[in-house]
Amino acid sequence: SQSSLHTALRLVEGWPDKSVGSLGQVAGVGMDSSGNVVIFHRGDHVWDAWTFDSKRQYREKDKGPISTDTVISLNPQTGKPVHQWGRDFFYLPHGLTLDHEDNVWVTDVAMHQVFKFAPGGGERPLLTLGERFVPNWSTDHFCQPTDVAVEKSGDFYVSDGYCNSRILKFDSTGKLLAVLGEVSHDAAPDQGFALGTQMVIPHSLALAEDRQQLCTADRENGRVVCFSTVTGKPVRTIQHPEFGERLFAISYSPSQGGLLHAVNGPTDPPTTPVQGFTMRFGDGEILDTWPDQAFRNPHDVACASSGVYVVEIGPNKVWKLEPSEADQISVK
Ligand SMILES: O=C(N[C@@H](O)C(=O)O)c1ccccc1
Repeated sequence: SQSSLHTALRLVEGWPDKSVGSLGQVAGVGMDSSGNVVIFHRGDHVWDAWTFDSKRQYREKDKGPISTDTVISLNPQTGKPVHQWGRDFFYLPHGLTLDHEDNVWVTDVAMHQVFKFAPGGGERPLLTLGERFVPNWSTDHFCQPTDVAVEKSGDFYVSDGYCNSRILKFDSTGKLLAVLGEVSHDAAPDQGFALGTQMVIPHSLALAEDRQQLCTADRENGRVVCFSTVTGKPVRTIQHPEFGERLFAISYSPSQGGLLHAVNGPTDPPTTPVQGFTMRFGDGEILDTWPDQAFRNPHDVACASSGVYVVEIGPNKVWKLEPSEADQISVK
């Protein structure tokens, strides 16, 4: 029987507002402290099979950065844009996270860099990590970094990435503190990783600070891997047949005893439905799956009191889901 602690989610029609206009590939979504939904999209740039060479170097530098605003804040109720910025800076937006002071942390997979911007964005980042357009596996480089998670202490984590398989922990000044998940580039795939297999594209981060766990969507392994924020060691994996082969993104909510929302990805041939999952954080059990047949290529997920938000790449979509009272499950 389903848990009585939560209600099923349903898609909200007509959100975002039409005034948002057409979006590029929507790679990232986050929430700010006012409850606005912040999305990170690629304008007229796309990531396709020809975008990078065999050494993961971006091929289209000469085309310059995306000339339209790439970061848009949306009112959670009306879905209307309340603020936008980020033109003439990014090449291939990927991860976006707002910290507890509303600083905006983003990754760009073409630049192989991570940036911290002040609340509301701005011309210049407060912090830049990685060498512009230089992929590498040394500890002062990234290779297509995917996401950021920030502790209240200011320490932060970077999931790195498509062509590395590790999570790096830094202090608030960007000094490296720890490498999680990969002992060294030369390490045999299963060395230094107690769970037996190396991550394959740590693609999204969810920080459960109150549970002292940092979790990642280990995308091509179709699972969640959680690390202790105290020891840096892996503490558990969460995997379900319903995930299928690929799990794209996760988001943690401390409410209702701790929930983890996730979205999986399409497979070829399509074996499992593309959908979202609500899991109990403590034991990883699935409480709910949602919605029916709506998602094609979900890429990121963010949850808030106003609802759960999912962004997709191809079709380029932003979805809002909210608890549907009608499905309220009575306490058994
Ligand atoms: O994973 C891919 N893309 C997405 O995750 C994304 O962030 O766009 C990708 C892989 C191979 C070729 C082209 C795109």
